[in-house]
Amino acid sequence: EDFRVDSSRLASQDIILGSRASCSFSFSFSSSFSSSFSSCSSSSFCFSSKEEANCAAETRRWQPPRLLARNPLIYVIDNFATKEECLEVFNNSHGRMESARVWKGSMGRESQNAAVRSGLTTTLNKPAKWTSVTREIIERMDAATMMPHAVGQYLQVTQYDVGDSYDLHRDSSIEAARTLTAILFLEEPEEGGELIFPWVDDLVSGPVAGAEGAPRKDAKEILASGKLPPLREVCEAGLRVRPVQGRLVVFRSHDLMGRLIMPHSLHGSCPVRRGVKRLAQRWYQWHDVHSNNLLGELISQTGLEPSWRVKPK
Ligand SMILES: O=C(O)CCC(=O)C(=O)O
Ligand SMILES: [Fe+2]
Repeated sequence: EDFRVDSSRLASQDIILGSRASCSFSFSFSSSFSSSFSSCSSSSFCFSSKEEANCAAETRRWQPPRLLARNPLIYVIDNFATKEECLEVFNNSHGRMESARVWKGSMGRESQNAAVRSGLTTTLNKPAKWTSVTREIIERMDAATMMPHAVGQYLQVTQYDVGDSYDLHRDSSIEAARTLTAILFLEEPEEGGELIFPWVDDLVSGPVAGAEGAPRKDAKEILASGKLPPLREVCEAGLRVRPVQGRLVVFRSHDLMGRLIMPHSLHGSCPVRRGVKRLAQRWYQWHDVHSNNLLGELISQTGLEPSWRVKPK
């Protein structure tokens, strides 16, 4: 099932995007409504002949966003970025990657060797150092998620080498207020490295290219016990999304009341078995990232958050 945006809304998006960005960033729908998003098919959004020339050379074509699941909402846009753009975003983090390792247990004492997360990561938190491609990918993510720029956090770039993984987790809490996550895969490993959502509910039926597996049926038991199965177990079944280069995956961690969508939004990264996996992700909070989390305060005062929390043991 495709997930299409209504044409009147898209037309206004076009205008908004066209007014502040170069043509390579504007979207438009071609006359056959079912065709892909095109980065450049509408020359009316090219502002100069130089830009028009760039447009002509541009080959990127977004695939229409495809809905994967409704709870949490997960959708995928393939060919969101070109190979060259993916490389450039990664290179923008050059020399600043640090270990992403997180140990189980607060002080890591009881299980020194059990990593919840391994790999390398960095946050691109110096806008002055962004290249134009990094800047454009961020704007493109804002458009694809329909989120205002001001609620988006800085891009985080992550690399997983062979054996690296990220255990089941959620991206948000009432404090973190990361209502939505956009992940752009920059490099696809030859084997392993799938992004997994073991407990999605309301999976869209029919084959979804690039995703395989079926959701687990034990969400209630997981909720009741608060115990999560080991990563290797959920990597064998559960919904797995291939980290295809240039693919954008968008998912929500909260419902519209601000409640965490649990355990359905739990996800992780299966171990890379061959090659390297790289990604750039942007979390969207529900408040301006430079202001206070007032909704978080309201939610904690009114008890809208479900009391259950996952405590990986
Ligand atoms: O590696 C992935 O595909 C997902 C990464 C992730 O969930 C995170 O960094 O929060
Ligand atoms: Fe995550």
